[in-house]
Amino acid sequence: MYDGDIASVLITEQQIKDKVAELAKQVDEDYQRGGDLLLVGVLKGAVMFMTDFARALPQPAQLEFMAVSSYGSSTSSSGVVRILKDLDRDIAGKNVLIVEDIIDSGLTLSWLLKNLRSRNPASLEVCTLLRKPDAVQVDVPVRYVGFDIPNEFVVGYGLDYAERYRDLPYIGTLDPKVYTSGV
Ligand SMILES: O=P(O)(O)OC[C@H]1O[C@H](OP(=O)(O)OP(=O)(O)O)[C@H](O)[C@@H]1O
Ligand code: HPA
Ligand SMILES: [Mg+2]
Repeated sequence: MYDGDIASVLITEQQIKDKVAELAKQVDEDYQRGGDLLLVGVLKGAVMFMTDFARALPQPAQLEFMAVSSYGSSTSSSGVVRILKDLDRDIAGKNVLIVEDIIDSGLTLSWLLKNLRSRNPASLEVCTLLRKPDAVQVDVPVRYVGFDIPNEFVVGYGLDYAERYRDLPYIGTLDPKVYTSGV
């Protein structure tokens, strides 16, 4: 699949699987007495992580999705976050856990936290599979982090470059020729 486009595998399918199980166990322990856990997956990037995470979570949770976009077909954030699809229901009084694939500049998440906080959830936390170094500088509280990764553009397991590579089962970096070939 995508022969020759992937320069290196950063995180294997098995490493992702093990991490998802570990994060789900942690979340399960933390939300034992809370009840009413509502997962908010951020489309489209978080779709693989969200569905695997929800199935690995021992306790029941409701699934909601929100679609926002700040990258378009570029490899750097425009900083302008747009809601492409809002939540279908009210989250007031719910224990909300945002499920993200990656925190890069942190702009998407800081905007999202502000937006969801204004809807008065009982609690609001974040679980991200990946985090890049710049995100640490932005003051966004992230309770659960799968992997801290280097500052390189990555694809796979939901993450795209120009809408491609989301369907890879692992996370990797792209061969530079992909950025210049204009496909
Ligand atoms: O921390 P940031 O620099 O804001 O970047 C992180 C966000 O960017 C990506 O989404 P994107 O806007 O590309 O939409 P997508 O999920 O549909 O690919 C990713 O899925 C995160 O939501
Ligand atoms: O490294 C990345 N890859 C894909 N999408 C992204 N959105 C923010 N950072 C990234
Ligand atoms: Mg994207």
